[in-house]
Amino acid sequence: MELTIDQIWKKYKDKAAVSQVSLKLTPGVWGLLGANGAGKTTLMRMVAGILKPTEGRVLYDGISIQVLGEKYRDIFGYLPQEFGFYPEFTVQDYLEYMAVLKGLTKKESKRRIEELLENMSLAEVRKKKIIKLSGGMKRRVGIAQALLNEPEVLILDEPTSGLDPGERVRFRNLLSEFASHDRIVLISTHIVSDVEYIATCNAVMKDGRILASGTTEELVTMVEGKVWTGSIPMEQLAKYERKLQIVNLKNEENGMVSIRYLSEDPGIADSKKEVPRLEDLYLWLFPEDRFEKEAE
Ligand SMILES: Nc1ncnc2c1ncn2[C@@H]1O[C@H](COP(=O)(O)OP(=O)(O)OP(=O)(O)O)[C@@H](O)[C@H]1O
Repeated sequence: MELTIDQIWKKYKDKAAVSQVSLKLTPGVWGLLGANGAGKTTLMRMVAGILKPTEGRVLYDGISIQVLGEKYRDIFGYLPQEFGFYPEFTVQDYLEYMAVLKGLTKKESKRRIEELLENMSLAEVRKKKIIKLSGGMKRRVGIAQALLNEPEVLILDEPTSGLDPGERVRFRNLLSEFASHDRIVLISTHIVSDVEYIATCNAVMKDGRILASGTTEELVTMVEGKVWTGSIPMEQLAKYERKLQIVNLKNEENGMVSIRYLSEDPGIADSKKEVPRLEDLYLWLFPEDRFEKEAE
């Protein structure tokens, strides 16, 4: 099974939201990483077949998704970023309704809904109206509807927004398990930890283009030799924050701060070279996103 994104563009007047993107997605979890406005949603909507590319095409096992039409929808699950619910429906009624739209039989629908209510920890609120649910619960209902037809291709646009840390971990485990059954899962996020441990491959997007793609090990070689840790006195932190690109910091006991930073050369005496992680690469490519990360 293979989903091929072949040279796609989406142009709006004089601006290209997506520029000449090509990717070959094979079974596994794919992380689509990028800052807000990078073009992730536009790309995902084209892969979902709900937005027509200005140029280029998306192929499922070599056949254009436009040609596949309904057939593509049958093997496909999608959670959009902005998700319209039916607020007066209960969780169970809503999932039953979506199962009918997706063409599940009564028997399949019953089995899948029971499984998903259990897996998504929604069993206790099955009779609650959606309008009464918390943001995290609503998101879980959205994820459950995307999984109803056990799709071969699952596309999730910023699926973890609104989930608390415990829910995020459960969600990641669920996706890993799901993808292990020969399925393609594509997740867009600007939160590196959402995909760092579960993605088989990642694609990094900026200004409508894919800057890099590959396994985490392949991608982090871009910052090989540029990740350091060093210790500085607490009172000098502001000075170093202006000078260095800091990934994170940790207070030590003796009034010192240990900082992990990105730099071509060590910016602090006695710095130690570190093994790069995906988060280091992300901040190297999106230095402006550091403030957003801290705000979370
Ligand atoms: N219908 C549209 N008309 C004009 N410009 C658009 C339209 N849709 C998206 N854009 C522009 O294309 C760029 C990419 O938007 P997109 O929503 O795909 O980014 P994103 O990476 O998903 O960001 P976010 O996570 O904030 O949604 C943005 O600059 C956006 O303003």
